[in-house]
Amino acid sequence: MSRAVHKFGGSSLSSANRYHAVANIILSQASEGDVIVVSAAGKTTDILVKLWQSYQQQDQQALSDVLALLEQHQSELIQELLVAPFQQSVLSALAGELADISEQINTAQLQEAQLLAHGELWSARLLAHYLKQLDANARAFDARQLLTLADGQLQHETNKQACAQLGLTQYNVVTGFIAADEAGNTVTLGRNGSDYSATLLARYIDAQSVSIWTDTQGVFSTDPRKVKRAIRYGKICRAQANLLARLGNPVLHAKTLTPLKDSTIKLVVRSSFDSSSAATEIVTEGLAKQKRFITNLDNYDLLKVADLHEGEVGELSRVIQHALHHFDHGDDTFLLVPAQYSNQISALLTGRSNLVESNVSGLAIVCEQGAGHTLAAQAKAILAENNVTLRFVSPHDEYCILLCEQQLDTDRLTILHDQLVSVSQELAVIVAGLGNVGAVFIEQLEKQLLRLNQLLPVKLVGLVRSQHMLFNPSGLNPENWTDTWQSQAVPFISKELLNHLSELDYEHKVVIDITASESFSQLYPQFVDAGCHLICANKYAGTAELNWYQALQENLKLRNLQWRYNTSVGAGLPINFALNDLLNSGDKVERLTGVFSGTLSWLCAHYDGSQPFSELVMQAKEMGYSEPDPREDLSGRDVQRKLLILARELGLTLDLDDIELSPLMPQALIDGDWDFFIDNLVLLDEYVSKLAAQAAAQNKVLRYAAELELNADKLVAKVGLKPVDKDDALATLKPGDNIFVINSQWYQDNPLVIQGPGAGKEVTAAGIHSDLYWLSKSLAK
Ligand SMILES: NC(=O)C1=CN([C@@H]2O[C@H](COP(=O)(O)OP(=O)(O)OC[C@H]3O[C@@H](n4cnc5c(N)ncnc54)[C@H](O)[C@@H]3O)[C@@H](O)[C@H]2O)C=CC1
Ligand SMILES: N[C@@H](CC=O)C(=O)O
Repeated sequence: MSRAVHKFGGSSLSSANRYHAVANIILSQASEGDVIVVSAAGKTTDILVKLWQSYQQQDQQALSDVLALLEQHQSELIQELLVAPFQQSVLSALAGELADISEQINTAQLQEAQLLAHGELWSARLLAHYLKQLDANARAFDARQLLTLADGQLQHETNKQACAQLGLTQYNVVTGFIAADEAGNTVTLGRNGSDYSATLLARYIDAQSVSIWTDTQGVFSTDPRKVKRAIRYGKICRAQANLLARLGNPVLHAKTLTPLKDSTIKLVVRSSFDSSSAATEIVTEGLAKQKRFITNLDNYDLLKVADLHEGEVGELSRVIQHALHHFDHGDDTFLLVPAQYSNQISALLTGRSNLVESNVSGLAIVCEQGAGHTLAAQAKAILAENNVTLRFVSPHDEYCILLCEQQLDTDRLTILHDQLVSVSQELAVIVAGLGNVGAVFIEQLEKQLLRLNQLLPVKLVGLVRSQHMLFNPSGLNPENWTDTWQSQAVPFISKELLNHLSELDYEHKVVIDITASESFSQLYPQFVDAGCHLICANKYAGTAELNWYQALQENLKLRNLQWRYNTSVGAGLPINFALNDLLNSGDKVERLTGVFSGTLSWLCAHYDGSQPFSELVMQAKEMGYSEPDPREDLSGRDVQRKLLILARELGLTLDLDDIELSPLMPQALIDGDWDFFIDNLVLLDEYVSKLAAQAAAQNKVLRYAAELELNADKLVAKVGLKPVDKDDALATLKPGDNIFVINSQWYQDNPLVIQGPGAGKEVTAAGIHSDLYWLSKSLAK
């Protein structure tokens, strides 16, 4: 049976709402038999520490205030989450424990570790009861019954046996942070001890994975609160994770990783605030490319040290499980030590060290093996240009340390990140649909890659057709993809495609949909979950049911991903750009009209009755103007979709059926299948010839027009055939051209007009390249 450990930190349990969210995660993502490790809720540990300090200072007023605060915080949580009979029993257990603490205070028997343990015990008990209340089989465990240390050493065999109590048919909610010594006394596992509890328990129960649920969406290239363009990495290899942890990365901790050494247990850092968001997986060597990170070294002490012997810095750093850095200045040797370990290190150096400065700051740049020296030199030059003086630079193969004269502000950190980290990002491109447009897009890609690669490295890594797909994470050559396809393409299975996308270890990924497939467009939410940007010529997602469409947009926004669909309307014409630009400039679009179909424009312009209309339809299909099934064009549905895409672009919350439609084909051909259509083309010919004759009788010609009117009191949205004068702008359009006429507050009497080819494989492929260019440019910033 495969088991998992899920660990939830204090911020994930800080309120009743957070408990709801955590319970949802457990019920949806964990299974019975799994272990749920919890920290103390919210600020509980801080309050318990305050209580301990007040006890030591014998501050009676503070003691009673802090006890009251603890009681209030815990009982509020209990009352908000539990109902009878659980509420009463948990409240009365809490009252008993608080009375015991008071008694221990009064009799001077309070013990620090035992006091602090209450935070985790309360969380575990409350969560287990809350899960039971939700009809889940859950049981709370006190980790002091599971984890024993003797002389500070974990008793692995004993612990493993004790962990057999963690049942396979229940959710095992275990306290993090605490353990017991051989005499049964409480001991704590130190800072970030709950993460350590989680990986230890995973080892003892042979779990397959450990998820550390926290308040960030995984591990970033640098602090995302300081650098907006910090990159969230999907995968980090263990060696880099270890190094980051030793350098003090706030998300990963050195101790957490130790139990996983030599195991295949998967470690994932995920956000409990957005459980569906992508996460960071710590994978074994070789399964992730090496990344770059900038970690701030804040709150360090500078010690002057005498007589350091060879290898001593390494030994000391192993003891504290944190990297230490030393440098010589003049005749003196200095050691840079995280402030919390300063006393311990001074004690180990037995009188050979002096604290010369506190609160020094610097940074560590972690990079791919071998790049440390070059990066150190580059960082030094960039910082010098930005008036930052360095006191000490220590380059190593896979990282470098820089000690600055002054603390690095956000602007300078951003500059450094942009120039040293962002440049190492790559964009992986997956193209689906290699028909008319797709094939030309790939032909143009080879040349275009040269241009894109000047912005950021872009690689074609996947090709997808309706039956088969081809993947190569190291890159496919767009010039000879057909040869590789012949020998290496595998059947297209959407689940496999999604696996490939999630596995792809690139900082940026984009799926380019040049299919006309509705079912393929329905995979977009999963592409987004796998961290992919979207570019599409396909119109189905943009015209999908409103709730689905809005949820997709929300999801993209949440993950800071882009969706570009410039070519879904007007092929390569910049209609979406124009509308967005007007909106961004504060204008208000009042009317949007025109001819939005290349096929229908071409057909209407060419039809003069000398040739059956249906023959022209087949020519339009041949030329790659029409949809794969031209009935999508003739039914007016394609234009209806385009009008909806533009209406949504303008902020309207419409669905397809809100747009009135009159078709350019008889209903019988719409209702029948493709064979019926082919067998009855004569019905189409008669239908169109009759309408054309009626128009000619009025000295007019037929055009297929779209109209959107957005006045405050009325909304007109319709597409259909329109008889127009022969000198009308719609009538004089070149065959195949589209025209978009925009009336807005600023373009009221003299409208803004965009006109040009509205279909065709070359222009459409070029429009998709435009989307890819703008995506690459925005990612490369
Ligand atoms: N042809 C044009 O002028 C324009 C076309 N478009 C849009 O571009 C898209 C492609 O148009 P064309 O190249 O003309 O169509 P096409 O029919 O020639 O090519 C579509 C390709 O997608 C593949 N495909 C179908 N279902 C698939 C699936 N589930 N997964 C992967 N691949 C699948 C097909 O095998 C085919 O090779 C359509 O959505 C169309 O509306 C947009 C603007 C202009
Ligand atoms: N079939 C469409 C192609 C572009 O979207 C058209 O003819 O306009």
